Amino acid sequence: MSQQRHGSTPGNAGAVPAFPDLPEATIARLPEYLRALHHLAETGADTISSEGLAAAAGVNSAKLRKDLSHLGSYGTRGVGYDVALLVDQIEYILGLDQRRAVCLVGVGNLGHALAGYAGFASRGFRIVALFDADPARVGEQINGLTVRHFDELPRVAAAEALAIGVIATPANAAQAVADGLVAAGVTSILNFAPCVLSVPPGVDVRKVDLAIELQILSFHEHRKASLTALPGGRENAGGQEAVGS
Ligand SMILES: NC(=O)c1ccc[n+]([C@@H]2O[C@H](COP(=O)([O-])OP(=O)(O)OC[C@H]3O[C@@H](n4cnc5c(N)ncnc54)[C@H](O)[C@@H]3O)[C@@H](O)[C@H]2O)c1
Repeated sequence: MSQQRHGSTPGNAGAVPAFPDLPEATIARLPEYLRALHHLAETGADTISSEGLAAAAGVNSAKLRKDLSHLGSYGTRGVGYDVALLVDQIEYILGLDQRRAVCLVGVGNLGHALAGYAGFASRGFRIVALFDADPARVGEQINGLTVRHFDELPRVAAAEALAIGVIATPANAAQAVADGLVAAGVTSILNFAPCVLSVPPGVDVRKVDLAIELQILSFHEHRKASLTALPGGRENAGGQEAVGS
């Protein structure tokens, strides 16, 4: 997943002086820690060592300790981190205590899958509106929501205080959809369409492209194949997983 960043974050501009100025890579790893912590809490763990949490999140423990120190969380020597407290801290920093309202634009193959995914609600988001431009799709019910025409966005945005817009339209429609979202007051966009969006300062865009992830894996396959052809063979071709490195 990649990010386009435009303008400053209001929280960093003085409105919330105590808000930590976190490195982007740390921000990208916090959701991994949170997912691991929720899983640990479900198994009944009250505390967790930095090594244990790092292993559960798939990162190295020195990096985890550094990340959590940015939140002022150092754990207790010999005990580790308090799981419930750390969940609260990370959820607060990520703003997940507010259960932000999300709308989805483009309810085709991908949009259907996203609209039906229960994981958003359990991870702190409410999908409150679905939009499409195709009259044949308008009126369809998905997961308790009715697909509305995209023209209704301004009215819905005013009523629902939409914070985040998800774009799952074809690439050739995505810029116009982004413009509409921004005009309706949306300041964060998750873009699944394979294109770069132009947005004004103060609007954050993150892009998800599974094909890019596959291309990166393809590179590693290519590299491993070339290393096995070298004297010394596969011992040079170790595996790795990158989590917001
Ligand atoms: N990021 C990824 O990993 C990933 C994976 C699959 C698909 N995609 C992308 O997601 C997008 C959707 O793919 P899909 O297979 O669901 O396509 P699809 O054609 O099934 O669905 C697209 C939907 O967008 C709607 N739409 C078109 N223009 C619109 C507009 N101006 N306003 C509102 N709705 C509009 C269409 O009516 C349709 O319902 C494509 O851009 C595709 O390339 C990305």
